[in-house]
Amino acid sequence: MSPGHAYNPYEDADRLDDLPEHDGLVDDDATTGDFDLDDRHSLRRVAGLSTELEDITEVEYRRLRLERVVLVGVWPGGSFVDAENSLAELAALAETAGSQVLEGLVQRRLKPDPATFIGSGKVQELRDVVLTTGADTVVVDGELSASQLRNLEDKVGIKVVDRTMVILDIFAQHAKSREGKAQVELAQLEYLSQRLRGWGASLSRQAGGRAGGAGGGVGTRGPGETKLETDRRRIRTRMAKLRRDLAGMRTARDTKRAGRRRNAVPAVSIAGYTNAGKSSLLNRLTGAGVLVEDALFATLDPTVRRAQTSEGRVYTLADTVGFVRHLPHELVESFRSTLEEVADADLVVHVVDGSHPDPEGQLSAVRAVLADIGAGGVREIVAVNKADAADPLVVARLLRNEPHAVVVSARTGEGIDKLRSVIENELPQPPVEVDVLVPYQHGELVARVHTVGEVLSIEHEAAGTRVRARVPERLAAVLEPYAVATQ
Ligand SMILES: Nc1nc2c(ncn2[C@@H]2O[C@H](COP(=O)(O)OP(=O)(O)OP(=O)(O)O)[C@@H](O)[C@H]2O)c(=O)[nH]1
Repeated sequence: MSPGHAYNPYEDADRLDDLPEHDGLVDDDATTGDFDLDDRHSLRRVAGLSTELEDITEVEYRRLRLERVVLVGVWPGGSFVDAENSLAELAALAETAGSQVLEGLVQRRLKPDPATFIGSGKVQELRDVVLTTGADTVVVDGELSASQLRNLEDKVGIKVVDRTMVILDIFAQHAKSREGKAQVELAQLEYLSQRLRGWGASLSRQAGGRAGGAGGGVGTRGPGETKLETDRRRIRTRMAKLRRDLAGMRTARDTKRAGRRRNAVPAVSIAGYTNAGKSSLLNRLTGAGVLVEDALFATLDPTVRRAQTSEGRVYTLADTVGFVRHLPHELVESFRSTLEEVADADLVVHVVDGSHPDPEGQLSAVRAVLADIGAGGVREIVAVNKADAADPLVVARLLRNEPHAVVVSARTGEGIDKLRSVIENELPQPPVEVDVLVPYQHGELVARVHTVGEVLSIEHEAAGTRVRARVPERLAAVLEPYAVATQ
């Protein structure tokens, strides 16, 4: 994360009910009574958004400023290396979100404890670690229910956040475009709305107890319920608005994409686990100045660049959001339209970090997301990146399972020419084969054949340029008058 462009979505939280009406939240039921949702669970205005987004509010489901954290995970058996890798990744995520990782604990147990995620003995150990390290936040390697969150927090005495919150937090910090911000906010609200349901249920049970009737009923709808209802309604209204906005933005993007499609420009998407080197590779392949950061999820907004084959044929290369194991489904959902660009591509370059301890795990996590967004059937080229830093044994192992993979280093340039030619060979062939003699005064047509077609042979004759090529239908029609009659 680069502090220059990030904002912390957890600073300066206002209360949901403090928000002025123009925040887009309908304030039609402001009778909140004396029960207040904990202020950690409120909507609030985000400082530092651009003026056009000034009225955007965002969820705060934890007043969290990740600073000094202790990680805790559950290891259900199997290879301990998996548990360590998962915790190492959580550490990287927490650091990307701006925190300092002090300690990590893993508990061996088959399933997370339904009440506190980890068992009671481990809770005690966690408490001791928290006290000795002076941590202010516990990050759990999993997704917690609202009650697990609250129970664990009560027991350890400091804030508890889960993996999903950390990822949502990083996305919130990295979203730059209007669309990216709206997508992240939608995901956050989705996450919050599920937690509100949890809190609501437990509150109504409490209220039922106090009213003396286990089954609830008259008198059980305390002021807390009213407040939750209000919050829910506001959140629903806000989510509906975000969905409408996103639908509008999607139309604009679809139009652009349709334009490229009409002009038969092949589309290549670069996908891969976060930090695999997608942006670096895009830079190498196109010479574009895309932000490269040693941080997770530096790329959130898709970047589309123009690239050319050695023959001059134009195609687009698009960077995509980094994938991660257990990418919160709220994010996959709200980023679906962005991710669908991958499903619509002619080719996916799947970048995997060859220097990572578990590249196979990354490959399968990315493929799971690709399948989920309907891109499972798109032709894939695996690029094993960071060859300069990778263990040759690991690369050899990868190549045994992925025999067509291309080994590259975006840093040194190794393998880039090979990758470029593999991409060129895999681009879809334009549909119509033509054999034309184009007079020299129409040199621009020959140039177009180079740009959008695939030249099979070219000769300069006295009457003009003789070209045999495969071209899109529209260009074939334009070239029709110059067709060479073949017997
Ligand atoms: N050693 C080595 N490092 C590389 C190579 N390619 C990229 N990196 C480094 O890996 C880090 C991540 O690179 P990016 O290109 O930002 O990765 P990304 O996949 O776009 O990352 P996200 O946007 O987070 O998904 C940066 O520190 C790069 O300098 C490579 O070939 N060799």
